[in-house]
Amino acid sequence: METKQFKAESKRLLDMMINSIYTNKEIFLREIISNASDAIDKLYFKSLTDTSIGLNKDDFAINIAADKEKRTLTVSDNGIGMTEDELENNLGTIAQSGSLAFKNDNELGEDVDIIGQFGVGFYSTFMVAKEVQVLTKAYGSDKAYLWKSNGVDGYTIEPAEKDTVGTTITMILKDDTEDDKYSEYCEEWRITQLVKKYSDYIRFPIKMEVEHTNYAEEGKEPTSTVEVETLNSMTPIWKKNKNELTEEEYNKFYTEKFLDYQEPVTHIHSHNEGIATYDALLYIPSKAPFDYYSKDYEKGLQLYSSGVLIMDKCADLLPDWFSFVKGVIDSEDLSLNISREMLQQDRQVKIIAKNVEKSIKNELTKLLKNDREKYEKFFEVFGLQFKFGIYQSYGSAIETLKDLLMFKSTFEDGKNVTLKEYVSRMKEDQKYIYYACGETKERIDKLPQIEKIKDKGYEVLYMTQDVDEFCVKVMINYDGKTFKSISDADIDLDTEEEKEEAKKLDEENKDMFDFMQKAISDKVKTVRLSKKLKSHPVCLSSDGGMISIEMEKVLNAMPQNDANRVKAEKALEINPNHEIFGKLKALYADDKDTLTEYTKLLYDQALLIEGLSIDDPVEFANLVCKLMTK
Ligand SMILES: Nc1ncnc2c1ncn2[C@@H]1O[C@H](COP(=O)(O)OP(=O)(O)OP(=O)(O)O)[C@@H](O)[C@H]1O
Repeated sequence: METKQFKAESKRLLDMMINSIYTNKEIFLREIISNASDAIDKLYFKSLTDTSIGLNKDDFAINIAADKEKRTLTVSDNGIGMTEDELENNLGTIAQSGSLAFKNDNELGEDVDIIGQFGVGFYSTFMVAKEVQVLTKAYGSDKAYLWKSNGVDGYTIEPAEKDTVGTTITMILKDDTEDDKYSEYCEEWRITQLVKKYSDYIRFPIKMEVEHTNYAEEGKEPTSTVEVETLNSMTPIWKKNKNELTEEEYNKFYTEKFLDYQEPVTHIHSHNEGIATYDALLYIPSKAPFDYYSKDYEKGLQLYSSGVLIMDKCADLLPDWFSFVKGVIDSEDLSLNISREMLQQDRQVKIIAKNVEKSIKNELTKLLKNDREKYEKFFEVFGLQFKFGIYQSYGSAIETLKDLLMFKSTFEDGKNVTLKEYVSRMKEDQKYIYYACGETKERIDKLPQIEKIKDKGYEVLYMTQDVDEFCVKVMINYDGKTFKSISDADIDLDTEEEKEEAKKLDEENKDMFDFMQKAISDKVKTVRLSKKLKSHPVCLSSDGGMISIEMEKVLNAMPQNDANRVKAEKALEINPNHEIFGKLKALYADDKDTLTEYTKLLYDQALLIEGLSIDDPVEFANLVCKLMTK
């Protein structure tokens, strides 16, 4: 049986190449410059073994010229050029890549880096040009040819005149429309911007005539001069050797590239080989961008392949908890898709991302160890992101982040401590890592429950940010030590004897507590005796369940409908050593109505102490007045 070859509807295929694979028209210049760079690389490669070529690396260049009147944009190179056959094969056959063939046929050294591989980039010019002309003379040939096409009805090739070897591509731009101002591509600022954005690290100079205005003294007309300038930086800083670079150079690159006027906290520069080969230059900024904690902020690292920008913000390279990191990844072995806008398969990216995460973690750990002050400043700005990270990753980020976390503490007068430091100085009999939630350190210091813990000599972490408790609830423990809120029911401060005694007292007064609970049955699950109060009469405790009193406060403050409101299970705790306890017992014996009122008052007091609002302020005020006028 005969195997037949697929045929292609070439006109339609070309139309798809031009109009369907790129989301952004401006990339045409990147493609044309990359082709010019490939052509130069090929001749340069030949010149390494063939001295008759008579060109040094410094002699190669790509030139751009624009003519606003004629609406043309021209890109010329002094690379290898094309013969008539090559013109036919490479520009007349879709998906035929002369560059890929060259790469496959030659064992290229590190010094040569061919970009083209798909054989389609050239056609992207038809997104912006109504006609493209390619004037070319191949190395070793004395004939030049002119290839012409409008991107719709085929192409023509005719003999032409050209003095030097190389290729000149002239794009006659389409007419402007409402949506597309193609004439922009003749503007100096736009060309410069595109070269900087996509082709800054092409290894040969990209030159263009640039006009400068010279402002003279007052009253005189400004004059202008035109000079040929190199638009691209050529060698990327991340390809340089670490010890060739100064701190100033690193910082200058950061401030210019990422438009931050503040110098970064630190940088990470690495060259990585192995399953993934790539260069990385990452920066930890010292200030958060104004939109950092908003939905508009886009995380991501710039992704380059062979010096060509592939993505401005590759989000997959950074986990959310390190979303503040800025930087560049450059890898030659990425599997690009045909438009170079997306990555074909993300295995390579996943490996790079894992390594990137590890190296950021290591750098921050180093900073914490070696420059505490700097780390604390950094943590003030971005620490919140770590806590969100642990919470939002459902704990998968715990291992990475647990030792980078900091909380303020009672031991250090509100200074930051790490969990490692906390655990290292826990008292021998201390089972838990205690924390207390509240709006400020000052408010937490006034919580009734904190007194007794402080007396025991235990350290308490102040949790003043909304996310704090959510974070430690996901962590559950650190180094085998469980986190415990001082508002939890059982914070385990008493000796066995004290516990026994309290249990006895609780049972003796069970009926009274049941009566009191009924008075506020819609508000608390239990009323009981407290083991954690020292001088204060009452407090509220979270009684089991995932939602604590603090979490109830945070969650209910978010915009939502009433049906989604959450409620912590609460217990009202009474201090048996406070004189109010005796009073309550007396009322239970002979004035139950007043006991009901006192119970309501005590509950409202406990709410106020916790920083929660009371349900019925009018009733509260009336009860206080009644008491005052008794
Ligand atoms: N300026 C040039 N000088 C010499 N040859 C060129 C030039 N521009 C294009 N070519 C030839 O035309 C071929 C097709 O170019 P095209 O841009 O369509 O694809 P590519 O660069 O090979 O691959 P990709 O689609 O990945 O960019 C190239 O492989 C190269 O052989």
